[in-house]
Amino acid sequence: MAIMHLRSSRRRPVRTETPPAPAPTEAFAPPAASTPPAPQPAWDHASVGGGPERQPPDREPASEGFGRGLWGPLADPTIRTRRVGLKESLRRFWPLTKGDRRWLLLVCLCAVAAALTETAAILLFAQLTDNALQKGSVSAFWQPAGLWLTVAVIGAVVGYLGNSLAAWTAERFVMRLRARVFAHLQTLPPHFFQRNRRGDLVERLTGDVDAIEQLVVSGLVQAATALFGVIFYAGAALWLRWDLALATFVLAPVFWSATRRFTGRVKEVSRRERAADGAITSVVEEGLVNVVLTQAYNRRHEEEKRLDRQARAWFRASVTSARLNELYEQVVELLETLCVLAIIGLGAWEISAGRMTLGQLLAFAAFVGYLYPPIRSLGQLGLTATEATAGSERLLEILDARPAVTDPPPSLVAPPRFTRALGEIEVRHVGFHYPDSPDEVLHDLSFTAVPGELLVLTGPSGAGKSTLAALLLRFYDPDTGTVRLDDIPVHQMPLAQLRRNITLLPQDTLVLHDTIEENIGCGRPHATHEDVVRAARAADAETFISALPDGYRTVIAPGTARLSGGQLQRVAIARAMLRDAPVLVLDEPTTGLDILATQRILAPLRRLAEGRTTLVISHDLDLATDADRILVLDRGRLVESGTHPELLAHNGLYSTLFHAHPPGHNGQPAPPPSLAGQPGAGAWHG
Ligand SMILES: Nc1ncnc2c1ncn2[C@@H]1O[C@H](COP(=O)(O)OP(=O)(O)OP(=O)(O)O)[C@@H](O)[C@H]1O
Repeated sequence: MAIMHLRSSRRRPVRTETPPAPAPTEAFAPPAASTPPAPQPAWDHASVGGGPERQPPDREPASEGFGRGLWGPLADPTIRTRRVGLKESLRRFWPLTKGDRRWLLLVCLCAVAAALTETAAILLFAQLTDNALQKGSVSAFWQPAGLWLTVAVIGAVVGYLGNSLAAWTAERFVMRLRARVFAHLQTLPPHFFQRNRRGDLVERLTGDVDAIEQLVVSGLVQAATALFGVIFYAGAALWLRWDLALATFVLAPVFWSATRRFTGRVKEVSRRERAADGAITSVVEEGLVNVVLTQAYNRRHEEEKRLDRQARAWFRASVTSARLNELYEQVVELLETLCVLAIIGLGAWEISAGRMTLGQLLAFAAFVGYLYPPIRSLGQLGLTATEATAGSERLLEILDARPAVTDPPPSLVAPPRFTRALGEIEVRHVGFHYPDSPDEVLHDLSFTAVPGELLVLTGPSGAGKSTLAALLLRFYDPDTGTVRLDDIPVHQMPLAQLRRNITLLPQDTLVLHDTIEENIGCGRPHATHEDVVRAARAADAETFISALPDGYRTVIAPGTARLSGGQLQRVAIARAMLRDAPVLVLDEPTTGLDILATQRILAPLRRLAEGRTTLVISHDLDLATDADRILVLDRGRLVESGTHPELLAHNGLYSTLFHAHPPGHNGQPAPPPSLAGQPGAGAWHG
């Protein structure tokens, strides 16, 4: 009976999806002290391959250009993964257990206690069988039964404590690792996010983080549990009948070699599976983000095909993984059956010769039964580790990506001359090319902007305008030349200080999933409701916000339909008002707005720019007509600089661009005559 129970309890369901992290609650053999010694697997969850396999799926065509821009995401199929071994994985992630190691030790001690209680329970069961059951003596029942109950209670307490603690430690590790990776991601430069698909990064922060936990925390607990199980059960079996035990242990090396044969294949399957999970998440996410464009461009079938391609790869991977899993299971079960039959045969012979009692045989069979799960578990630990290293590779790829810029070392920090800069900007002989790209994007660029000046930066697409803004905010450092704020080179300034003094209004309004009040208030720490309302009023946003049923408490989210593009832009302006930085960078502030919406944001933009050094990046030359100065960039060079009348008179590139898009049109439908921007009427000065 016990043996039948053992066999059925070992069968694991075939998994068809991402392998779950081994539940730390399975760290211990069930407190079998409370049940007849029907052996239970201690770590039955560890799996072979365990998850869906995918073909290298991330070689997906990049999403077709929706939402590009320096600040926006851009799908890129390239996922380069450096091979990482087990040792390196442990070396890199073990330090994250700092602070919890004493709890891990306690979990291991609980594992010892659990194995001890199991052993004691089996021996008591043998005693009961021989003395109470076989002889039919009730008096021989009470003492071992009482002891068994005591052992069962101890086993239950230890099991509960150990499992709870193991879960607690494992989840803390996951939280810490995820926070660490997320914090590092926040420091990475824009091109990292342009080259890695968002969905895949999400997958790394979830699935891969779990996989590392399986290796570093659950793996350790699993190893300790299995090891102590093997020691105690093997010791007990040897103590009962060393000769029989040795005969059955002969099969142990066969288990090991069976496991080893699977290791390499599992790693490959697992690596592809992790990458493919990311690819599927990416396709779904991109599909959802772009659903309107997908419908408008009749691209439904293409999108469905894209998902279908990934789904098929997932299907193949899943089936391969399940097969691998099942094959391993069946081989191991066959070996175990062999072993069980050998024990029964030898036992029957020994009992008939009077060298063994029935109780001893049952106890012996139970010990051997208990022994195999930990042996398998130790073997599978190798597979779990192999699986987890695939996750390590993908996480280390993020953690090893270096930020393009860092805070200067203390010795290089220029003495703080201001908390709030005056706003003088100097760009001197700046040359720049993007990392991993051979082409120089900016060449020997020089200009200055004095506090309060309004500069419009224009030029053909790809001229390098947004790149220049990225250098001002120090997303990158120039290869040659310097950028200075109030005469201090920006690379000698703590990043937080620099960015506190510059407000960027990117093309796509940054929206937090929160109330409008929070969305505006995040511009300044500890902003009061009155501050928010004042800023909203200055941004001409007060009227439409108050008209919303929940007013400032209306929750908005990225891609929200509750506010129009122009209204969102005014929320962003209110936030910038509150931020009150001396330098303002507006990247295409009127893109995507119709002529009426554009007119509506001009007045608040004007108020925002007042008294600040303002750099407006724009193709909309309505905004340029009365700028203090216009800088015209062409293929990374500053080709013209001057006021609107000067540049028109110069009859160069600016004049060509201006006449190609007559003011008031800018590629948009002609406005009603009463609203038409008159050339030179001055968008900024009303
Ligand atoms: N992450 C990147 N890696 C390599 N090259 C890049 C990267 N981002 C931009 N570039 C290249 O740098 C050049 C300048 O791009 P930038 O976005 O600064 O131009 P722009 O003048 O702002 O264009 P637009 O008006 O279309 O926004 C372009 O040739 C672009 O392809």
